[in-house]
Amino acid sequence: MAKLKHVLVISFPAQGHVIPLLKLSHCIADHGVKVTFVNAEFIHAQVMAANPGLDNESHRIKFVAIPDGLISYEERKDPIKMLDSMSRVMPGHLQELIEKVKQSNGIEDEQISFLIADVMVGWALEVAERMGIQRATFCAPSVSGVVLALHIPKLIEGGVIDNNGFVLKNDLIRISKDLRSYKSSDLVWSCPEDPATQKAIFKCLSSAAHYSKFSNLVLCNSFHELEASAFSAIPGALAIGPLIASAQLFQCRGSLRKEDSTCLNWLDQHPALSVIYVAFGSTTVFGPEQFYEIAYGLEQATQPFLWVIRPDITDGAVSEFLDGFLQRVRNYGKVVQWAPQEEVLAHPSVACFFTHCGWNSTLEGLSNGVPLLCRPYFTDQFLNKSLICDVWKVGLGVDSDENGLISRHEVREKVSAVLGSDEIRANCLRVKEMARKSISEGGSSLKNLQSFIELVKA
Ligand SMILES: O=c1ccn([C@@H]2O[C@H](COP(=O)(O)OP(=O)(O)O[C@H]3O[C@H](CO)[C@@H](O)[C@H](O)[C@H]3O)[C@@H](O)[C@H]2O)c(=O)[nH]1
Repeated sequence: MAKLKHVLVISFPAQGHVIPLLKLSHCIADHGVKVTFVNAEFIHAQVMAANPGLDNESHRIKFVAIPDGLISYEERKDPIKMLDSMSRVMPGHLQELIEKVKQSNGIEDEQISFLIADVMVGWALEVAERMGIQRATFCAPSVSGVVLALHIPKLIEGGVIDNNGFVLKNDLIRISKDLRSYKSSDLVWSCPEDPATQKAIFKCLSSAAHYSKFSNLVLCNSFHELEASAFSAIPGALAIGPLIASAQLFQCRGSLRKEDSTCLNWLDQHPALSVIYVAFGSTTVFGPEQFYEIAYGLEQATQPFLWVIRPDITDGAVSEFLDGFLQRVRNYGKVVQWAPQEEVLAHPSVACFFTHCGWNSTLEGLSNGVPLLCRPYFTDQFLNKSLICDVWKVGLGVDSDENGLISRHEVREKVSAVLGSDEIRANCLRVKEMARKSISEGGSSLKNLQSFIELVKA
């Protein structure tokens, strides 16, 4: 009888990483391969609490938690402390976990035969190599972004950036002649408002360049037709995206918060292409002033809108303002704390998506042919905005004024411009078609995914 294969998948502890890796895990489990999904303890607890449906998956995917070496929320808020602790403490726990599986089962069928590690936890690849386990890297961000991370040593050597990732020259950045030049604002570790976080993320991405030597297979949540030249700049890169949630997975995609599905009924009550969907991912934080401007902009656009306002989206109290705002827009605005985003974006009434340009949100928008309004917050989101607005031309930037704020006027103007652009809508439909093709029977990403699964099963 053929042996049952067992794959261990380890995620970086953040929303934008858990969701796509869980989708990949489901694809693998669909082919009869056993999957163990490893998270840091604190994020494991959140995933389990928000997705009760995942318990039913336990026969296909086993969810396991390992400590990250930190105790409190306060400690984890410091990105330097957190990334440092993770890379010191988690490799040992991972090794122990793999050894425990071996000892407790003693059955050859149960041995972990393959490890897939998020590019931000590259140390897991080193553990796997030491233990003689086959392995692959998984990239949650765009391939164009990963290219930059993998070229960090070259960028330092060339005097483009310093040892902490800060730009030394404001020129266009050329990695190779076949690749489109990057702007200095595209650097994927950019955190304009927080140099300490920038340093921490830069250090983590620099280690991705180091750990890349432990794996010669790089699974990318993108499709070849979207980022062809970037794919050619990463040896071993395999396009397997866009990873999208199947209908059965909608309710348990690995959200860290409970999804509020009442917004789907609300969307049902609106005509096709009428609603502005507004969501800025899991980490964006606004000052109250910026928050008010966006709110006034939406209010004045007088177009129906659905806005995801996480309880921690502002760094100051806005509840009093919000009460009045909700009262004023009650006939055309709906607010939720967390939406079932993929279902929302697939809904016919959604006309455009005002987004922070996280890579998952970007892909989800593209896969549904929804025009994008871009207000990046940090890291790869600036590069994604450039790709959206300048390369694929499927959206518009919502830009800051001289005070660094996007004004209500700007919000109103750009909503109206994106909704009125036939060119953008036509480009969206073209990219949507490409995305669908790539994951349909015979499509480039589906073929790659199938051959990867064959490799895992071999
Ligand atoms: O109300 C909401 C809002 C978001 N989502 C989902 O949450 C995910 C968010 O992912 P993403 O759009 O990538 O944003 P972040 O959570 O901010 O992701 C982090 O990880 C990404 C992948 O590396 C990076 O591109 C981002 O910059 C980084 O902030 C997506 O799948 C959304 O569908 C929901 O389900 N409901």
